[in-house]
Amino acid sequence: MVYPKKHPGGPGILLKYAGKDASAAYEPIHPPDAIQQNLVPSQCLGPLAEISGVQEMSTEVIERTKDEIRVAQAMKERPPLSRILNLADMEKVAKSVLPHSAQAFYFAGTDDEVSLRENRRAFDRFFFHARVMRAVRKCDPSTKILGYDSALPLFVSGAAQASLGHPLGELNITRGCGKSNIIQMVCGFASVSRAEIAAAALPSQTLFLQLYRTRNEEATVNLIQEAERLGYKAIFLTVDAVVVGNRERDVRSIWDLEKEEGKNRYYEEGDGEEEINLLGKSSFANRNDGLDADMSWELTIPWLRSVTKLPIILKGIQCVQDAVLAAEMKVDGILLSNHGGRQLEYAMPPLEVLFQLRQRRPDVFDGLEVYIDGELLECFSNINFQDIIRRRYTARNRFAFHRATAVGLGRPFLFALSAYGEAGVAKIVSILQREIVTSMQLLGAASLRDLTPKLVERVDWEPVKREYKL
Ligand SMILES: Cc1cc2nc3c(=O)[nH]c(=O)nc-3n(C[C@H](O)[C@H](O)[C@H](O)COP(=O)(O)O)c2cc1C
Repeated sequence: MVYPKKHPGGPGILLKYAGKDASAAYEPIHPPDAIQQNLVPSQCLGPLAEISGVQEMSTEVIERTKDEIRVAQAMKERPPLSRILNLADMEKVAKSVLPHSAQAFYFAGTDDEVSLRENRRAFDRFFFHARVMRAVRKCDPSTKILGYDSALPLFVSGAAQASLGHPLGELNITRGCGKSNIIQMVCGFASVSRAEIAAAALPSQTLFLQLYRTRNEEATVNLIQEAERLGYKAIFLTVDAVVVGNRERDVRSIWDLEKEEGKNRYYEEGDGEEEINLLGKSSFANRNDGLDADMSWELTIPWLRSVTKLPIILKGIQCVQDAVLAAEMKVDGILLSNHGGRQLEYAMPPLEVLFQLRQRRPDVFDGLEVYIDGELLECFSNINFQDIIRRRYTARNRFAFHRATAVGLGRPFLFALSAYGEAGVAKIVSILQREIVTSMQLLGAASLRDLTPKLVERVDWEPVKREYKL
């Protein structure tokens, strides 16, 4: 009974089809090579009908749930990849093909999802002062992140449970990013092992590790050492999730499905309260004795430094004061992030934190690399935030390379891999490449070095409301 618990779709669906022909439910939502990719040949016994003793069972009719039928139909009706013009198109297809419970996990924000919405709305407050008559025919958006080459000033922000959306899970991101020269931050709790991900990467490909400090120090150290052995190049220590946020959309998803199937539960006089899993699909945070809520500046950074030589980046810095502390602790980078609006409700949008940091403490940018993430879904076509990021090429650099600033994207990669697998991942990178280059050219920037804060103004009015997803 070990695998059912690990199954991305939950144990229920496996038990429902146990010993029966699950082809009709399985095929539409799994790629044809999923069995070859996931089972060693000795575990693959052959077609069910050919195995003696199970023939009678294979004819049993299994009723598919309404959600399974919807997903199967949506998979057949996906538009050709060439008709995906932007990341919002990709999100739309993903939404249609994702099982309801995966949708709930991926889209969920915390509480009333105010932070989630505000992360996106923040982009509507920054406008350009474009420069013209500058030679931009040759435009180069490539950069270095922690000294490693990247085709674009962006990377994958690790988001757990990619296999809820696609059986090959994070491997799709690895393969798509390998071809596109984009760096992937791999979650410590990824649905595919870090070794498999490293094996799927090209020799020249860069991987970073996202780390949760759990209360089991030995397990945390083992994870870091394994990542070092496998050639991961940096540790992103997540600091904004000492406990899991309250994601009700995810918790409710099981009840939504019950309702859809006409199996709603009603209160009966005398009913006691049943136990509810309030962590939803984030229960994985309980692995290794749960998250360490006692992390501190004084103890955790020196401890991490004592167990690894890899660069240390703090993921989840949410205010100027903590950015300054991080610089004082001489970490290698900070990722301004509120976990995609999934942790503290009313956490400041990372874009606003970035703006405040540049205004109030521009010196912080001299000592470390600064990244942001959160709702960077459509912004490349609407606003290129790169310009408000001050780029520094400083001699005081501890490493012999140019310090760069970049942005992380979480959900867009989950959506792309869920909708079209590896090809979807490569597709969104190509979309982002085109959008970034076009924006740079229209701004009069031939390289990222030409993007300066002067090109951007924060306004106190908002443009006509766009529709926000939810
Ligand atoms: C489904 C999902 C799972 C996530 N899992 C993790 C995780 O395991 N560790 C972590 O540090 N951040 C996790 N994040 C946060 C992302 O790394 C990132 O900060 C966030 O998704 C950025 O916002 P975006 O999705 O709008 O791009 C997760 C986000 C999502 C949406």
